[in-house]
Amino acid sequence: MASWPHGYARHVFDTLDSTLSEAARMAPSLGGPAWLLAIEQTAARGRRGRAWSNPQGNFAGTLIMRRTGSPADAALRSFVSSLALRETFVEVTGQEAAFALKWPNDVLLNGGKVAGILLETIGDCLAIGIGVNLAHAPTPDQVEQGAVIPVSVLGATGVSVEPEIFLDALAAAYARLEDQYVTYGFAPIRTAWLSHAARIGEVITARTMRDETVGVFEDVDEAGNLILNTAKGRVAITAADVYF
Ligand SMILES: O=C(O)CCCC[C@@H]1SC[C@@H]2NC(=O)N[C@@H]21
Repeated sequence: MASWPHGYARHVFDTLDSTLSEAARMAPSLGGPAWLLAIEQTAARGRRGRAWSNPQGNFAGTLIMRRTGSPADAALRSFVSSLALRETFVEVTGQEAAFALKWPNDVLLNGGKVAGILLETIGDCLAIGIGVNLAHAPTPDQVEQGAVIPVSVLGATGVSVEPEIFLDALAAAYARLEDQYVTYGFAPIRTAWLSHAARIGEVITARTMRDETVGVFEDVDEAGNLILNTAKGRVAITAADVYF
């Protein structure tokens, strides 16, 4: 088993059903935090039960670690991971201004979706599944109506990045931000996340299975909730899909 200087273990698989499923299989015997990378996934899953398209050349990884703190505390790792992803994109492409963050946990490149994150809890472990369109992006007809159009790093920037190289940079960025989170709490992560938030100050729509809230995107609060200023006042939204 390989590991990096920051101490996280590194596992690379040629083929898996899903790195999240492999993380669930590893969880009962997990020692320290570990990254799992699959060159190919045959049953990748996305948020809200959607399938996730995963052609070879794209990044499919999961970080599995023991949970400390409350479930709410674990959920804030989606902000830690999306910030780590953004830093990694900037490092590998050199393009600072092109990348933005979409609540709760997508990364945008020139306004298109380039990466998504799916958090799962497995007993006393947290698994952070990350999919990145490094080389390929689904066509617009493959995503639901109104969703942000997918883009790839290669297509939008011309930069070709191998998944293993991306993993090394992402793991280092994550380890640094995780240390910051554990030492100083959510406040600096929140500030950094907000400084890169897409559409802040604009009218957006937050949709759940049950309802839809339209309002000006004002803030993300100390608990990670989306704060919209609506016709009925300020509303805090815990979980939803956001549409621009
Ligand atoms: O719907 C989203 O935006 C989240 C997509 C998460 C996909 C990644 S790919 C690696 C990991 N394994 C999975 O089966 N899903 C996540």
